[in-house]
Amino acid sequence: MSDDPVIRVRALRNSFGEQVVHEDLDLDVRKGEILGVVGGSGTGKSVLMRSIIGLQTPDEGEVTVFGEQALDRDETEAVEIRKRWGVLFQGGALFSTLTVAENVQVPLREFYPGLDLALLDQIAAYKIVMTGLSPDAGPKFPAELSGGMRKRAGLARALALDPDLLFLDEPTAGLDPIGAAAFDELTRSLQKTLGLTVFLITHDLDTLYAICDRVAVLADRKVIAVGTIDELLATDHPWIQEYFNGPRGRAAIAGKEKAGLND
Ligand SMILES: Nc1ncnc2c1ncn2[C@@H]1O[C@H](COP(=O)(O)OP(=O)(O)OP(=O)(O)O)[C@@H](O)[C@H]1O
Repeated sequence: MSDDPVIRVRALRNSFGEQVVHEDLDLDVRKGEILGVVGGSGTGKSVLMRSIIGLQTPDEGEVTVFGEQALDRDETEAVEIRKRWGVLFQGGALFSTLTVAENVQVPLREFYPGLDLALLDQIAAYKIVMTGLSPDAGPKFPAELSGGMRKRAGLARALALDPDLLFLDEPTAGLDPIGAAAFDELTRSLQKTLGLTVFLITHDLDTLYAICDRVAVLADRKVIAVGTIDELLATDHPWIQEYFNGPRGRAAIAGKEKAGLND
């Protein structure tokens, strides 16, 4: 892991009408880490992600990705940066009228329009298997898949362009505990194998304990703390204490100790 930030956000401000969501928000995401992003509902986790990937234009601030300014770029430059990341939106966000394989091919067709069909099929098949789906999932439509399979299909699409950086928005939401743990394990193993940097929004305490290298906490319109869970626990912010030391936080620690992951 290196200390070079892959994502650098400075003095970010986002608002919707009178509602100020972020004010003077700073954040660094280091190369090769899984950074968990937590915060109460409506604190602006998704808006932060959208600002970084260019789906939301902030009022003020600076966003750098891979050392390049991510805001105010012309379309050609923006495309070059977008090729280097993949995004799994909440719920998977698959196109319902396309098969899983066709969904995975969407970014390939968008960014590399010249690829021939056989190659598109090969790449899609490879990504599908890589995320733990059976090859039979390729010709299926999203409605024919379970929630967990849809998440994996969304992940296969996010990995289509061999990204360096992966954005995951609540990837385990709606999954049963076993499915969620399996998805966490998949995220960790892909991150290690592919050398990914991961920006992971979650409410899932088990995910934070199981796979996140550091956690950033959003509250009061900014990132109020970022660090390992032990470092966060050493702060006295009431929301952080309540979150990690509340009943669910304690259950997550107990679960981790039981699974022998504390080594
Ligand atoms: N396009 C938009 N127009 C108006 N308000 C918006 C828009 N997008 C987000 N907001 C508001 O910004 C705030 C932050 O939203 P965001 O979705 O980022 O929260 P979040 O932290 O991801 O919440 P959750 O954990 O519930 O998913 C919310 O109050 C939301 O209503």
